[in-house]
Amino acid sequence: MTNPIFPTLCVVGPGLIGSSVLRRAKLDRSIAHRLIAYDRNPSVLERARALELADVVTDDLTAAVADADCVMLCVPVGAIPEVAAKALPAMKPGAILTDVGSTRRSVLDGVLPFLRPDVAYVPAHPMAGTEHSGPDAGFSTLFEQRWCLLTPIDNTPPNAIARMEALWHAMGARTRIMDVEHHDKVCAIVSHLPHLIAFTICGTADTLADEMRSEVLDFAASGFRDFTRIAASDPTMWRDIFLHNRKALLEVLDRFSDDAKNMADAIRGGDDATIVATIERGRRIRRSLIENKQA
Ligand SMILES: NC(=O)c1ccc[n+]([C@@H]2O[C@H](COP(=O)([O-])OP(=O)(O)OC[C@H]3O[C@@H](n4cnc5c(N)ncnc54)[C@H](O)[C@@H]3O)[C@@H](O)[C@H]2O)c1
Ligand SMILES: O=C(O)C(=O)C[C@]1(C(=O)O)C=C[C@@H](O)C=C1
Repeated sequence: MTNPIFPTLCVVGPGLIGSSVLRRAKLDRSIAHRLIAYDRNPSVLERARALELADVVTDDLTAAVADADCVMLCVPVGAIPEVAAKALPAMKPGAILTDVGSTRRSVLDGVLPFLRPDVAYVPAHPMAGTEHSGPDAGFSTLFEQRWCLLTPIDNTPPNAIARMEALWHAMGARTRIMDVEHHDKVCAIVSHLPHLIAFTICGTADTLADEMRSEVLDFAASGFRDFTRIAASDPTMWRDIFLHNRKALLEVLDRFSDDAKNMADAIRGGDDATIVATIERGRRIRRSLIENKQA
C-alpha cells in the first residue's frame, strides 16, 4: 500500500460534514489507512457504527485523538475551542489539528491559548453543505468541485499546509489560502447573510399569514421555496455562526439594508432605470455562476 496523506485520521463530530469526509476517506484509502470517529452524542455514535463510517467509533475523546496524525474538528463553531482544549493535550507530537468551522476569527482566538508548538493548526473551511445535519445526511461527493478555504496562522510549517491541501484535493475540492479577516468577510456576504435573510423572510411570511388569517404559504411557488431550503438548516450551527461572525455579518447586513432601501425608494418613485439595473445585475451574477458551474 502507498503512503496515505495521513496514516490515521480522526473526525470529531461525524455529522453532515464529518461523515462526508469519512465516507470519502473510506472510498479512497490514499487519504488515510485508519479512520476514527468521536462524538459525545450516543445516538450519533450509534448511527456512525451502523453506517460503518470509521474503523473505530468511540465516545472517548482522548483515546480517539491519541494515535491520529490529523484530528479534524467538525463540531459547531461555538464548541470548537472547548473541544480543541480537550483534544490537544492528548495529541501526538507532529500531528495536525484542523477544523471545518464556518467562521474564523473568533474560533482562532478561542483555540490559540491551547495550541502546542509541536502540533500544527491548519483550519480548512469547505464551502459545501446542505440544509441537513447528522451522520445520515453526509455523502462522499459533497466537496467535489467546491472550494475549501484554508486559513493557516503565521509560522505554520508549509508541509502541514501542503498535507491539508492534499486531503481536500482528495475530497474533490479546490483549495485557496486566505487571511482570517478576509475569510470572515467573504463568508458573511456569500453564506451568512443569505441564511439570515432566508430565516427572516420565512418568519415574515408566517407572521403575515397569521395576521391575514390566510393560507399564504400554501401558494408558495419555487421562488419562496428556494429560500425555505436553506431556512431548514440547523439552529445551533447557525446561532453559533451568526454570533461568532457578528462584526462582518452586521457590516454586510447594514450594506444590504441600504441597498434594499435604495430599491424601495426606486419602487416608490417609479424609477424604472434603477429597478431594471438592479435586476439585470442579479441576473448577470446568476449566469456567471452557471457558466463557472457553481450553480
Ligand atoms: N452544514 C454545512 O453546510 C456546513 C458547511 C461547511 C462547514 N460547516 C461547519 O462544519 C461544522 C459541522 O457542521 P455540520 O453541518 O456537520 O453539523 P452536524 O450537526 O451535522 O454535526 C455536528 C456534530 O458535532 C457533534 N457535537 C456538537 N457539539 C459537540 C461537542 N461539544 N463535543 C463533541 N461533539 C459535538 C454533534 O453531536 C454532531 O454529531 C460546523 O462548525 C459548521 O459551521 C457546516
Ligand atoms: O448549501 C447549503 O445548504 C449551505 O448552507 C452550505 C454553506 C453555504 O452557505 O453555502 C453553509 C455554510 C458553510 O459554512 C458553507 C456552505
